[in-house]
Amino acid sequence: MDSQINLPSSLEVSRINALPSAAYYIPDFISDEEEQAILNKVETAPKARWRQLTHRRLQTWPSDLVQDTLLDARPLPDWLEAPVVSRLLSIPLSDTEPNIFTGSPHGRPNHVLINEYPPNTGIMPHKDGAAYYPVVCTVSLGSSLCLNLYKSKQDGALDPEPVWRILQEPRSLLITTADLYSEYLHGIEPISADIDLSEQTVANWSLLRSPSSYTDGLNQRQTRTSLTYRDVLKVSKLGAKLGPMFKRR
Ligand SMILES: O=C(O)CCC(=O)C(=O)O
Ligand SMILES: [Fe+2]
Repeated sequence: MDSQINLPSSLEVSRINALPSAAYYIPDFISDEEEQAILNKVETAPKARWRQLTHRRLQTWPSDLVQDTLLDARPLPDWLEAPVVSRLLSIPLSDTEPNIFTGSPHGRPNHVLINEYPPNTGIMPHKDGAAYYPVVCTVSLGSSLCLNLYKSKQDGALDPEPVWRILQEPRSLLITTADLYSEYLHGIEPISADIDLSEQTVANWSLLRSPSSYTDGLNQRQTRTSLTYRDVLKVSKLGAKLGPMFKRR
């Protein structure tokens, strides 16, 4: 199954050069079949798994964080582990670092947030905060949209005009880390279409799978689902003890 996916020989090949340190974009990270299989699992998850916000709904695996701590130390379910985590860990970061989670407390992501964005929904500009090792791996499913990056002004207030946009296509992997994690904010505008897309306005244009799909500069949004993989720094010991009593769902 893996044979149809061509991974880069190192993340350096996939670096988004227009951005500060550091972001990487891999367009065909999973196959159509893998995308469908994951979407099917997301959609058929028990109702209680979903948390409904005003416009968006989300799932957390294996559980929510409580005071920045993962209480539930169960491993990720198989459908979130393979193929994404194994593939992610197989890509060298550099000559000396085997992968992007080398040096993180658990050496791999232990938490996945699933967000569903129908057209006209987004997420306010924010930083991801201190609960996580500063590496965010996002797999996009179903539809393309732009992630905006923002900077705070001198006075600390948010400049509402994004400094960059990253176009995330379905089946792509985006990794953000370092300054992009700590210094910049990210968000998604609640719009029905991303407009004015071009080599000049999209930071990862040269890495896109299908730039010719946007020659009119337009991306009409459909429902986009994202899987955000991170390593939560603190995992409760109590959770680890209780872990074996639970069955994987
Ligand atoms: O869905 C996305 O791509 C972004 C989600 C996000 O920023 C977050 O969950 O912290
Ligand atoms: Fe975020």
